[in-house]
Amino acid sequence: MLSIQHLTKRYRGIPAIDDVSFDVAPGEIVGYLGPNGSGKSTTVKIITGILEPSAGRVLFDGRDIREDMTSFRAGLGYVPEEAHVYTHLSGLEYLQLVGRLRGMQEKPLEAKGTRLLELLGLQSWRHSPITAYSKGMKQRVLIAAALLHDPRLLIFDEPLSGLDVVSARLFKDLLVELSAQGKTVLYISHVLEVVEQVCDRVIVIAKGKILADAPPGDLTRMMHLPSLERVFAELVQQQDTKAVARDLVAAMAVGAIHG
Ligand SMILES: Nc1ncnc2c1ncn2[C@@H]1O[C@H](COP(=O)(O)OP(=O)(O)OP(=O)(O)O)[C@@H](O)[C@H]1O
Repeated sequence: MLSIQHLTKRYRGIPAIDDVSFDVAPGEIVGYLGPNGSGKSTTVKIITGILEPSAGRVLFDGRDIREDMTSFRAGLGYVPEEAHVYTHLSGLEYLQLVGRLRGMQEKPLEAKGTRLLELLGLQSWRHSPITAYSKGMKQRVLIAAALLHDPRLLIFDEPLSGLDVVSARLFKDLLVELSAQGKTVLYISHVLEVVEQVCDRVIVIAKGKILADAPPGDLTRMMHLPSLERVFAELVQQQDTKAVARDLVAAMAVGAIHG
């Protein structure tokens, strides 16, 4: 069980997240949604130990993760929003590097890395440098790296960016399979259709505060709205995008010199 308790993070006195609490149970897929700048990445950076909270704590199986970060990280698989992979390495070499850092044995590591790359459609690319990979291919290497050590907790931050239709469907099926295996999954995404389909619960955060925490079906029912997208727009009071788009196009024309 992942337990986020009263997390607050302030940057120069201004809270990026403010008293955030929620749990994710084994076998559960929880979607973490919010507009740009709402505090999603800040929360995830605290859970992965990259950032220290100003207040509050993160427990995994009842233990504060800061008590033993090394053993917590050994059970964590994380696909970051922005990754800085070693592009001069091949996909397989990258997985071998990650596996070695996690203390995996060399021989099974090579076999496992090769198998994961094959399943993710990268077998013919496994010896090519990552610099030659497309965005979606890099993303698939990162997904393989997150699965490599069979972690119990998986955090995916915007994992669909750059994935084509088939890879995105595979990823969706993978989430369902991971939850069937009892993994704890936190899924940050702006792709609300997918969140609605795969998540057991969704948490909506805006301006650093949690606005809702419920199964997507309950939210649409309670708020009498047809989709999670509408619920989200209502909760975070999104602007009238059509009107803003019209104003943008009107603003483009002002002062333009057309030859
Ligand atoms: N290093 C920093 N210094 C100061 N303010 C920061 C820093 N990092 C984040 N913030 C602020 O904290 C708030 C939350 O940012 P965060 O990156 O967590 O949002 P997010 O929900 O992940 O956004 P996005 O969807 O755009 O990735 C924002 O107001 C942001 O400006």
